[in-house]
Amino acid sequence: MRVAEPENIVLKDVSVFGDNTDGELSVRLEDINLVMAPGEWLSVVGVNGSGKSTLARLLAGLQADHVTGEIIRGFAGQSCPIVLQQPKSQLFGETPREEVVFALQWRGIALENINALVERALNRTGLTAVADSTWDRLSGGQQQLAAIAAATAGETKLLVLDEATSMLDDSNRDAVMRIARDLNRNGTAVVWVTQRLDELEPDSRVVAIGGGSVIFDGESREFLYGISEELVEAKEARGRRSVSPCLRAGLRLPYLAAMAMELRDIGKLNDPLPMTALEWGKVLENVGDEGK
Ligand SMILES: Nc1ncnc2c1ncn2[C@@H]1O[C@H](COP(=O)(O)OP(=O)(O)OP(=O)(O)O)[C@@H](O)[C@H]1O
Repeated sequence: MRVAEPENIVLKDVSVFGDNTDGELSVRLEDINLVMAPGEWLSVVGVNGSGKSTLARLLAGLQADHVTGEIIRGFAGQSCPIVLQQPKSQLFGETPREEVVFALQWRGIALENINALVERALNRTGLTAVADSTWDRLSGGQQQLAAIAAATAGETKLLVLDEATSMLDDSNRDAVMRIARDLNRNGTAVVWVTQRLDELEPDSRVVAIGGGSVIFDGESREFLYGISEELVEAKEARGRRSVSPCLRAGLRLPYLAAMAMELRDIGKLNDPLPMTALEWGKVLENVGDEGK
């Protein structure tokens, strides 16, 4: 149980309502209880329409019309940078450079510091060469990178990235993940909304949203593979098959994770099951050793 500290973000029995397509008020998030500590990395996952973006906007401090419950914003202050899935909807400037400058000015960064921060942000998102091109000359991916450059240009206490790499190729996706992780190492708390479960770091915190509720809040390895007590019960109840909170959330396990579970089910792998290339490497080394 996480204890509510004064500087934490705390959502207590928070529900969010919005107009549905018939113009009627319907619930988008229901009775959310969540605590986020300064400097934490929080991955948010869930199927389409489960409420991830609504939660991301709430955490970023964007105004929602109908909210009930208690929200303590703690270290996050009134609002923080957020990158949305559709970059077009959030671009204010005419070019990537303007976008970053505006973001820094809006955050009240001293003028003499702005230029260096702009160059750094453009450089690490690979946008320097197109920094002064207008949006109509840039791809959706470049526009998304510009929104990311603007959101990450200055260090903030909280950063919310809502499927912010959805339009990017693998190398740009990796670059953005690196930027977010660097900021996180320097103390920025990050909300990382994703549909890609292979992006989950081992033993980092995952919140899964289903039907507007938090259906899982725990460590990523447990989210993919289940916990041992549950595993024991599952095995007793249904032979040797185990239950994954990820599957219960309606999400597909990454291929390697599914294989790890199958190997555990037939007694060939034990907990903790591997999540990373490094951990898989160790498993394979041991398989090699067994054969000697
Ligand atoms: N502008 C809107 N108009 C009508 N319904 C909406 C609107 N925004 C969200 N909703 C509804 O609220 C619920 C939660 O939506 P939300 O965008 O938070 O989910 P999500 O998990 O982020 O989905 P996705 O992965 O598809 O982006 C869904 O049922 C969605 O249809």
